[in-house]
Amino acid sequence: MAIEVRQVCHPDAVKRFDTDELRKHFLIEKVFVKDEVKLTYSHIDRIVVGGAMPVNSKLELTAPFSAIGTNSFMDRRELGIINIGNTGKVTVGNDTFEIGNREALYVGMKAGEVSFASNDPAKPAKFYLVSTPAHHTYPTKKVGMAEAKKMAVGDQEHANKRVINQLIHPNVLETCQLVMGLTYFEAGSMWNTMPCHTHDRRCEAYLYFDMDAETRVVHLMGEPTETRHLMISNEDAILCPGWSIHSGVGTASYAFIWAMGGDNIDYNDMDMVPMQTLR
Ligand SMILES: O=C[C@H](O)[C@@H](O)CC(=O)C(=O)O
Ligand SMILES: [Zn+2]
Repeated sequence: MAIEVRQVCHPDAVKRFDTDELRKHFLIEKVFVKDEVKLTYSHIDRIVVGGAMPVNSKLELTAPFSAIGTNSFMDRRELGIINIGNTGKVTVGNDTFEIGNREALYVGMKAGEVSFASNDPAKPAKFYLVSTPAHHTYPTKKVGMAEAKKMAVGDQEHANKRVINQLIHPNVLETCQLVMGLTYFEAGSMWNTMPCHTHDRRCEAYLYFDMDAETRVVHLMGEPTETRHLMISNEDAILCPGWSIHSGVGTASYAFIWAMGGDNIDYNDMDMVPMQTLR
């Protein structure tokens, strides 16, 4: 299992980053690697973001001691899993959950060892993983799209008509700090999270997926008065500190998974950015 540890960047430093530095710190390229669990440990809210793509073998979620500092990954953490591939199995301690496309599993602290398998190696599962520190055990629970709290937002005129599906969220189940869900667009709508916002109390990560090889999302980040962009390909993720906006526009259709960790689990705790402020 590979884990990359990333330090945090001060916004005053980020102003002077060139494209390579911006990508090195904020972009996670190719989240899914065949027969690997690939993780990025960010010191932004100690959020861990990654993917597990079991094809020929079952994959274990181990805890590299130098990064996590516990014997088992789940000892002091909670974990959200959303499968963007084909049906697979997630084993947590002695329980095995069958997780289909767009289904989620919340794994509570101290739930035991976690492993991943695909039902059919020709049609692998792709388990997207986000984990945050935890200090209380909430029950491990599978959540399907039917149980998601749905928010229809945007309109055709603004090319941002979409449905925000809250999967791992206080409306659905209890967590310590992790909040996670999936946003889908109406055909022809390309803008996410514009008008944009920041939330200095919480960080965020986005996984962009369901994109053709040629499609790019222009992801906007940075302080509202000092914006930058990242060019995103299919199944790349981004890390977003609390001070940064997070918004994007696709050159063709895409979907994304958002996840947050930090001081609260209040989805509506956002500082909306007036359009006149953006630079
Ligand atoms: O703080 C909340 C997050 O930025 C996302 O949930 C926004 C989002 O999914 C969207 O606007 O489509
Ligand atoms: Zn946000």
